Amino acid sequence: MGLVQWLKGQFLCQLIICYGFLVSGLLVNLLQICTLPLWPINKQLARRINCKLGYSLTSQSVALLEWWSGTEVTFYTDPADYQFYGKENAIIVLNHNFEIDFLCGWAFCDRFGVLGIHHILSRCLLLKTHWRRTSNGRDLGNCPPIPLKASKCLAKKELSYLPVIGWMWYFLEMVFIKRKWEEDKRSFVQSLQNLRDYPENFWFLLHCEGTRFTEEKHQISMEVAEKKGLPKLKHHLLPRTKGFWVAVQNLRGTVAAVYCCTLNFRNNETPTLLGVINGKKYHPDLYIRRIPLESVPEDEAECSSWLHKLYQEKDQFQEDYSHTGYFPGPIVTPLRGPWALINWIGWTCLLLYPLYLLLVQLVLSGSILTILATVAFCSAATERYGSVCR
Ligand SMILES: CCCCC/C=C\C/C=C\CCCCCCCC(=O)SCCNC(=O)CCNC(=O)[C@H](O)C(C)(C)COP(=O)(O)OP(=O)(O)OC[C@H]1O[C@@H](n2cnc3c(N)ncnc32)[C@H](O)[C@@H]1OP(=O)(O)O
Ligand SMILES: CCCCCCCCCCCCCCCCCC(=O)OC[C@@H](O)COP(=O)(O)O
Repeated sequence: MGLVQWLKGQFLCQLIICYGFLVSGLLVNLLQICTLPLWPINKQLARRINCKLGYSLTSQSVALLEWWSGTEVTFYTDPADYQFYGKENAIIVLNHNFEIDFLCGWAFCDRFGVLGIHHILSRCLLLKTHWRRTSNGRDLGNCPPIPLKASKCLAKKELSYLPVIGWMWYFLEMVFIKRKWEEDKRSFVQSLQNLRDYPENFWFLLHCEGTRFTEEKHQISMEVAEKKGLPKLKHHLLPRTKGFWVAVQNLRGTVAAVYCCTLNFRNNETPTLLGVINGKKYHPDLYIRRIPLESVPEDEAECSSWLHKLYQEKDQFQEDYSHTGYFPGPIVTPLRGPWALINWIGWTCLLLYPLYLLLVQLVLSGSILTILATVAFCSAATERYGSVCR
């Protein structure tokens, strides 16, 4: 094991990472609260500022995934669809099987400038997005500049109470639901309508399965499928169709397409957030299909059937993947920008400085007892943490 890999496994390094994330997160939350007086005066400016503040936090977890754990998502898509990514509003339909699916989603957003950073900065560094057809190594050219974007999602209400991330999402106008239609319908429609004049273009993520896949949930949902006379799915839960239909209806004219996204991991990996923090490298594959919104039916029943059919197709992709280890379509490789890393290093340096001062003060205090107690605490915590991770 190399020194770098050893360092990644050390509790102290991980503690510093979590400290940086939490403290910078709370500072971001505080700055977001400071934008409150701006909302009634200049709502669009307040939204833009919040979008950037959101990037400053969210991109840290992308940096953790891509730079710290070395995990890179491999994207499969039709080259004809690729030219649209990052240049239009879209509804994203993604399977919900993995603990770190949201991290892979953010990495996808970041590669296409949809996490909230302005493309002009990237252009200054001549970081144009490249893509290659790896099947035969033929270079298919450069992607045109990416306009400013934002990522949104439909999430369960409980997540809005989550310190740091949940509070940030509140200011980013994420759509929260209690998953009880009668209670949700008014606020759900209102939140979607609010997005119609959002000043940045956005991708709106919807996990139609409504919950993360488990064998038990799968069994229950396949009983529902049987009762409804629908074909059984092997790799997905039966999609809940109401939320999708309402989203499509309310975002018609605002959103150009549905991106059908199917995520899986090579070698039956079961990735965890703790694994990522431990510096473990995973191998996610993401297949993206662009479907113009006009081809989604307006009528609720037809739209439901359409979504069920989409999930049957997604299920087939997963089945094929389980045999071949590949999704259809060529692999595209948008270049990894430096901003997530720069932002992360910036925050870490800023927030380590007070810790450094504390350490100096500890040493200068000359109290052997305090120093020994601190060392003993750190060693015990490292040992305990190591045994949890093993
Ligand atoms: C890769 C690209 C990524 C891009 C990333 C972009 C942005 C990223 C930003 C952030 C990332 C963060 C990620 C956060 C993730 C958050 C995860 C979540 O919180 S998921 C949970 C919330 N989401 C949902 O619930 C959406 C799906 N649900 C719905 O849409 C529902 O319809 C509803 C709106 C919640 C309403 O539900 P309700 O149950 O009240 O009504 P329904 O009409 O839907 O249901 C009744 C209907 O369902 C049938 N039924 C009963 N049991 C089941 C079952 N087990 N499975 C399926 N169906 C079932 C029942 O028979 C009724 O049927 P019918 O109407 O025909 O009688
Ligand atoms: C650089 C710093 C790194 C520190 C760590 C960074 C990690 C950031 C952690 C943020 C956590 C945010 C989690 C949001 C996504 C949660 C997805 C989720 O909650 O899915 C479950 C739901 O679908 C359904 O749940 P149930 O139906 O079981 O009820």
